[in-house]
Amino acid sequence: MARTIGVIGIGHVGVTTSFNIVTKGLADTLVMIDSKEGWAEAERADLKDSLGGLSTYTKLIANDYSALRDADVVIFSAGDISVIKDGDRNSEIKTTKAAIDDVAPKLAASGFHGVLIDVSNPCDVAVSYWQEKLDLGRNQIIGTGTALDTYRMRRAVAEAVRVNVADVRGYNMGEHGADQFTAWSSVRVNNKPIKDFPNVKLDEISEAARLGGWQIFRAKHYTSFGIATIACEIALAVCNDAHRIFPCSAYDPEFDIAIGHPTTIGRTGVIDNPPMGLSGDEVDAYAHAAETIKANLAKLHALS
Ligand SMILES: NC(=O)c1ccc[n+]([C@@H]2O[C@H](COP(=O)([O-])OP(=O)(O)OC[C@H]3O[C@@H](n4cnc5c(N)ncnc54)[C@H](O)[C@@H]3O)[C@@H](O)[C@H]2O)c1
Repeated sequence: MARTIGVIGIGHVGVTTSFNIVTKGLADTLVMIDSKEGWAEAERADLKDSLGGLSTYTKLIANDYSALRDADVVIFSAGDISVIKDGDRNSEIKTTKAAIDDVAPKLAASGFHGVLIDVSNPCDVAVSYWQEKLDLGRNQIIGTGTALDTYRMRRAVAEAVRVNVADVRGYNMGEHGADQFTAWSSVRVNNKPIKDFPNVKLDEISEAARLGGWQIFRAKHYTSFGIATIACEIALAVCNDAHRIFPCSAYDPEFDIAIGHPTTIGRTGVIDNPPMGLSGDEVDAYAHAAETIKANLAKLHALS
C-alpha cells in the first residue's frame, strides 16, 4: 500500500526530515506544510530537483491539508526556533502552543487518523497538549521524547569504550530537557552491563547527553540532523508496523502525562510500554521529571 508522510513546519528540522524521507525513499507521497508564504512550495521545488538522482520516487505536495487525510504519519516540527533561550526548551512554550492551536483544527478537518509525531519543543508538554486538541487515541500521538538524548548518550558511551554506537543499547528517559536522565540500569555494550566498564565516567556521559544539543545550538542556533534521523526512524517503525522500541514521549497513565520512556512503536503508534526494571534512583528521577512536565503543562494552560 502506498505510504504518505506529512511534515508540518518546514524549517531546519522539517526540511532535513523531508530530505531524509525523499532521499531514503521512505514514503510514496510527502506532504510538506508551512505557514510562511511560498516557503513549502520553494522547498518542494528544491527537493524535486533531487529526484533525478534517486532510484526511488516520491510524489511531493505542498500546503494541502486535505492530502493528509489518509497519511500514515504526520511529523510536527512547526514553531519558531529563534525564540529559544539557551538551555531552556520551555522558552518555546508560547510559539509552539500557537502553532498547535493553528494546526490542530486544520489537521482534524482533513480527517487525518494516522500517527502524529511531535518534534516541537517543549516536546513532552506539546504531546500532552496535542492529546487534548485532537480526537485521536493517546497511542496515536507521540513525541520524539528522549530518543535524541538516547542517541547522544549512546554516542558518548561508544566513544568512551571505543565501540560502534550500534553496539551500545539503553535509554535516556524523563523530560526532553533538563530533567532527563540516563537509565544506566538499561545500558549495555556488546551485551555487557555498563557497570562492567569501571573506567567509563557515567556522570560525564549523562551530562554530554543532556547538554550535547546546546553545544551544537551555540554555534548553529538550531539542530537538525540527529532529530530528523530519529523522527524518520520512528515514522518508518509506524509505516512498517515494526514493533521497535524507542524512548518516545508517550502517555504514562501512572503519572497522567506524556513523558519519555521506552515504547513499542508500530502501525497504531504506541503498541505497549515494555517494563524497565529501573533502579530506585531511576524511579525517583522519572517521577521528578513527570512533576516538572506537569508544572510546565500548567504554564502552557495558563497562556490561554
Ligand atoms: N525534540 C527534539 O529533540 C528537537 C530537536 C531539534 C529541534 N526541535 C524543535 O523542533 C522545532 C522546529 O525547529 P526548527 O529549527 O526547524 O525551527 P524553525 O524556526 O527553523 O522552523 C519552524 C517552521 O515552522 C513554521 N511554522 C510556524 N508556525 C506554523 C504553523 N502554524 N503552521 C505551519 N508552519 C508553521 C515556520 O514558518 C518555520 O518554517 C522547534 O520547536 C525545536 O525546538 C526538537
